Amino acid sequence: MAIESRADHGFSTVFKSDSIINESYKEHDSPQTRVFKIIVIGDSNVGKTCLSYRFCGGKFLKNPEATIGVDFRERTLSLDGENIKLQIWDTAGQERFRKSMVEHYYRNVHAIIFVYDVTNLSSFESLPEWIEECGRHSVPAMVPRILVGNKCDLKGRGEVPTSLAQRLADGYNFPLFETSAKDPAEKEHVDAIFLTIAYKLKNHKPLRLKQPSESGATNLPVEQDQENSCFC
Ligand SMILES: Nc1nc2c(ncn2[C@@H]2O[C@H](COP(=O)(O)OP(=O)(O)OP(=O)(O)O)[C@@H](O)[C@H]2O)c(=O)[nH]1
Ligand SMILES: [Mg+2]
Repeated sequence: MAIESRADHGFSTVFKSDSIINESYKEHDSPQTRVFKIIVIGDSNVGKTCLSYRFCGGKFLKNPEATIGVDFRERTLSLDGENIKLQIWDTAGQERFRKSMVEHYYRNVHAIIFVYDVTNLSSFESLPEWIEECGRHSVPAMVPRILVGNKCDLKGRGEVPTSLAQRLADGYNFPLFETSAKDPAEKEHVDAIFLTIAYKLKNHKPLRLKQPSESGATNLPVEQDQENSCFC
């Protein structure tokens, strides 16, 4: 099985089993691309921007600034020959930078990644509030949710034991991943987190077919009527 991906940095990546080979950009032939909206949520400074940049840009983003509102990134994967575009909504953790945007974050979302910092207990303790916020915005229960503990490269100074995080994850029935956006050795693990979501979403009904006139990448969000989307 080969998994091919095209990121917004102009390179494509081919995953073959557990190896990743970078190759130069090439257009996909298939006009059909399913687009999924994934939001990344959590306290400020936990590394949401760095994680999404690691996945879409392939590198660790040095000196990120606090996100204001939302930043969009995307990466197209070819899973078993089918194009799946993951449109990542990197949201702001700071209340003042997010309050006018919250409704947009949750509208027609297809998957949610809750992020905490393994070295910061308070970011972990905030998770129930983030999860409740998503509940208040009527996100359907079938929308996949996952928990990511970031900054594992600093684990020696970790404040959030894996056992504690696992208990919380089990309580909500979310998969738990611990990783690092910074550590290059974790690059494939970060990819695997997003691939896990992509595979879950892949079996869903088509949400939007890319039109032939849209062969170029777009940074605009695609919002669809979730009531017309089937997750069964
Ligand atoms: N050591 C380490 N530092 C990280 C990691 N990921 C992010 N950081 C650092 O953590 C800080 C915050 O990262 P961001 O990605 O901007 O955090 P954010 O969650 O997007 O913050 P907001 O946009 O304010 O919500 C930066 O100084 C990053 O360099 C990581 O995996 N390991
Ligand atoms: Mg950010």
